Amino acid sequence: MSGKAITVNEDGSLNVPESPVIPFIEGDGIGPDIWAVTRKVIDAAVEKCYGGDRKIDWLEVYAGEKAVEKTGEWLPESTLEAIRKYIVAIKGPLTTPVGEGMRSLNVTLRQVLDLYACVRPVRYFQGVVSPVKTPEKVNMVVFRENTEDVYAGIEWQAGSPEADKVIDFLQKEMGADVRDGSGIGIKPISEFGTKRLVRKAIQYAIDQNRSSVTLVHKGNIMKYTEGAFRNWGYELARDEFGDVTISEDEMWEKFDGKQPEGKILIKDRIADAMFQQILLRPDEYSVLAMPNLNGDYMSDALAAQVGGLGMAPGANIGDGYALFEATHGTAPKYAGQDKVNPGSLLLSGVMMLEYLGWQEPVDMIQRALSTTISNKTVTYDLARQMEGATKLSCSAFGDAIIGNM
Ligand SMILES: NC(=O)C1=CN([C@@H]2O[C@H](COP(=O)(O)OP(=O)(O)OC[C@H]3O[C@@H](n4cnc5c(N)ncnc54)[C@H](OP(=O)(O)O)[C@@H]3O)[C@@H](O)[C@H]2O)C=CC1
Ligand SMILES: O=C(O)CCC(=O)C(=O)O
Ligand SMILES: [Mg+2]
Repeated sequence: MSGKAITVNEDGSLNVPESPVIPFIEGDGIGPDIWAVTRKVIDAAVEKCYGGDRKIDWLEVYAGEKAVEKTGEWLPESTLEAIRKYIVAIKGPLTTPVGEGMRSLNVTLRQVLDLYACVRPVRYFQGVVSPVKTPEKVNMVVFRENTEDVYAGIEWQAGSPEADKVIDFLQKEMGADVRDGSGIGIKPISEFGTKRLVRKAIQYAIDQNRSSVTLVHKGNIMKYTEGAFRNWGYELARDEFGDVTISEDEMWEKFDGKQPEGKILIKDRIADAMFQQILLRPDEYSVLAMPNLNGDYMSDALAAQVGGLGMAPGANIGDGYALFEATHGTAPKYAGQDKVNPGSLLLSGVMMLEYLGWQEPVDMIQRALSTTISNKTVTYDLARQMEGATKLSCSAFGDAIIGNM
């Protein structure tokens, strides 16, 4: 079966051929290990469900260390062209140096392809040992703004002529008290960027029958960026979804604090308080919408509540393209050891199959993964928390999932 490109219909829905070409980036560090398992499990499930009538035609494209090896560039234009051409793609994690060197390739992919919503569902799999008492109460979906905030990459090193120039401007023209010799970073948050993210989050809540959307911000301190995010979020909800949403204030004023049937509750929480809310009262939260940095931090914290980064999937979605990837990074100390949990990238692949409308393999993989965990045949990260577990390698875990299909 030779592959064809997915196309987008006029109404924005996808036209998925029987054999869609899907570009993949293997990734750095643990990327090759978890990608090999993800691909094998997805192919097995698609084959078992459709018996050859449907099949993914995988196309390798390069980014990161392998791209440098193959092409001399970190992110070749041909990779971006392939994702634009084939619409849906999946990637392993890519390394970003700390405090020096090139900017994040992960962030660059999101910005260049305008994948403005980072969508990270967090749910509990029965049998996983968690550091909290009631992990089954965690069922949240993070919508993280993916193109703005301090991730915009507008920053200058301390002592550079650019940083000194900005400091001079801030001191002389703006009357701001900035210490000489500081490093400078800029935090842009726009009405456009906020509203399209919150629109996607509310639309998701409507489509998935979710009870609330919480805007998570630090708007008491960063009034005109994070505070504006909150205000624009409420405004969008009122203006575009007024008939199906209700704010917390309105709920108290008109309904004595009881959420009326058929209305999605729009609320907001200040980010620091929200970190304790997700631990103490997780069942009160469903869809969360937040600026980039808050979403980055909260994704990993939520992942920990349901057993760790090994089971944390995600997707970067725009109005044009979608690029699926795990929440975690390259975990360099485990690179090439066939050791880590491939669950996060596999579940990102499951999100991708769902995005294509291939529900049968979605259900099959989720069931098989649940069985494998219930059987206590798991990778090191889950095994170290479970009593009586059999510790499997990354690849053996993948084979166990296939065996349980
Ligand atoms: N989207 C992307 O591509 C991302 C890239 N990165 C990049 O990755 C690099 C490393 O970042 P780092 O901060 O170490 O974060 P990582 O997410 O790579 O790893 C942190 C820890 O999380 C646990 N972990 C991560 N993945 C798995 C897995 N599949 N199975 C089991 N456990 C896992 C491990 O915990 P333990 O040690 O307890 O076993 C690991 O040491 C950096 O260059 C960073 O910039 C980071 C995040 C996202
Ligand atoms: O791009 C990176 O290296 C880190 C990004 C990250 O942590 C994330 O997107 O969650
Ligand atoms: Mg992160």
